[in-house]
Amino acid sequence: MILARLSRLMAAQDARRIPAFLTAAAVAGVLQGLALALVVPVLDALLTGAHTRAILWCAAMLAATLASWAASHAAALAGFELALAVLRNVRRQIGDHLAALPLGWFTPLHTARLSVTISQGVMQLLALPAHQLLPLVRAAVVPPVLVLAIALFDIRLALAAAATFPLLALVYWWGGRLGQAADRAVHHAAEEAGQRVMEYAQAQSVLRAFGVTQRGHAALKDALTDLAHASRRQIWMVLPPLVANSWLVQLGFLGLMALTALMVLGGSAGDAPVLIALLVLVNRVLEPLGDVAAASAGIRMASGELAHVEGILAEPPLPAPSRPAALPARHDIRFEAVRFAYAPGTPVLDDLDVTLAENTTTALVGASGAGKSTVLHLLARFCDVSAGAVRIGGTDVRDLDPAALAGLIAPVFQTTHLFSGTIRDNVLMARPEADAAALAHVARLARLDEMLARLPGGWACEVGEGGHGLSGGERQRVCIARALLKDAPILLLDEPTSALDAENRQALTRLLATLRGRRTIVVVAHQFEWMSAADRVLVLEGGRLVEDGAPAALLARGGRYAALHRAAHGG
Ligand SMILES: Nc1ncnc2c1ncn2[C@@H]1O[C@H](COP(=O)(O)OP(=O)(O)OP(=O)(O)O)[C@@H](O)[C@H]1O
Repeated sequence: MILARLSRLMAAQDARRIPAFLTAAAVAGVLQGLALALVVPVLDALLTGAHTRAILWCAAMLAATLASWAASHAAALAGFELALAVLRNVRRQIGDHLAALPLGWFTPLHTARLSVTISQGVMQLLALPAHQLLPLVRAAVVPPVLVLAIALFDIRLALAAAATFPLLALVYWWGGRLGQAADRAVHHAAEEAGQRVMEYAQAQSVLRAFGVTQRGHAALKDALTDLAHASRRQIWMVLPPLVANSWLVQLGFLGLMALTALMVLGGSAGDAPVLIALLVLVNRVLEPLGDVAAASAGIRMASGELAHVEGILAEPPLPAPSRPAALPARHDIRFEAVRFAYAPGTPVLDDLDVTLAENTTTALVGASGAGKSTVLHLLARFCDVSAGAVRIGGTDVRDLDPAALAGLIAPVFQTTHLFSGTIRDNVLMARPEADAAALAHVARLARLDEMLARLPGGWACEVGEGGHGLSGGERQRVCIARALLKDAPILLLDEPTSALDAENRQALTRLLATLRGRRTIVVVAHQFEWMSAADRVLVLEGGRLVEDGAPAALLARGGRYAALHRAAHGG
């Protein structure tokens, strides 16, 4: 059942809200059924002239109605609290799980799917306890209570009323089947459209520069048209079961009326007052079942969304060690017969076997796609090796607690992402307790001081969403300052100066020289200033290490590195 699935996604104290909500909703349903059933003794007493008894039954009916309202109110509040707990738990679970997923999982398709699930999907899940479950519980409780009440007076009418239940259940099941396929199509089309929208937005500068905005728009238009078709089909698919349910409820009511009429005509209908009261009950017994159809589409969609959340959570995370190893005392780095592929069958690194001594600077060099960034990603354990091991100070990175490993490494990656907030917030992220002097120190080293003097607000300048309020070079300098403030023993730099002007690049090359011998530094470099500032250069080609040595020695050897050098200098 959907609630059991939901409870598995929630923390124990929040999952306990589910039985509390169901109990309140069921009590409300029983009390509502009871209040309705009391119409029989009320009418019986009234129509037989027993006025005192009628007043007493009326009082009982009023009490049951008030109690049912109170229970409904409590159930609605419990449903609302449960909805908030669902929001909290599902988003937290997804957030925690994403942090443990390998980087290879974040394909554009998965990212688009994730964004649909986190935005629309979780809202559908919220609506389940907040709005849809209450009518469902009422429909499950009130009719059986009324059937029991009818059975006390006439078993034939009770059996006839109960006979409609399985038919309505069948319609509910059929509606679910029809709708599920339509829901899947809408979800798929929404993901596709989401992906196209992102692509279209991100590619605006290229599309405009090449004057092909219309062509770029065509793919988006097709995806939106598909989404519109799928949504229209979904609406149509909801209609047949809705209509069938409504017809069945009405037919059931007519059938019960016909049966009552036959009983009257056959002289087996019992006393007139009780008969009138039973007609009132018969009128109400199928009413809550009519609401089920309206709520069922929402419940089905929520169930589909829950399946998506479960799918994300079922993605295997990078395994965490059950007993993490102690922090390594040394910070040399060893790639031990490392093989790696993002997708099976397409190797990216092939038998990389190399040791980088502690406190040395190593430059990774090679053509685009050679696997340089991947080497850094394996070291930071964004992904796990397919074979072999990556070790820091002799300890396999897979045996380290993820937070401890993160503490050893200060990275500046190619995609310089900043979070909305001020420059200070972004730099302090690396070491929130750092004081003003430490901030000023890294600002000087990363050449941030010039930019802080120029930008409005200085440290308090807002970087904008994703850091897009700053230029590429400014973002890069904030990232470098952030990495320096972390003061970790290993510094990973992936083309850290690609967006900088010549003056800032030279300044940061001097910075690298000052850090030399004090940290274990691995830098992916396309600039020769950076390569020649390293102790050692590793040249990668198609995921294999093809040259390894000091920059001057490699230059003298006249191999790949020297060729790259000649090409860069027009030689
Ligand atoms: N997340 C990913 N999922 C699947 N394939 C990937 C992923 N990241 C990189 N690749 C592929 O792995 C190969 C190596 O990529 P990598 O980024 O390590 O190369 P690189 O040498 O750093 O290139 P560049 O100098 O252009 O940054 C490339 O073929 C790339 O397409």
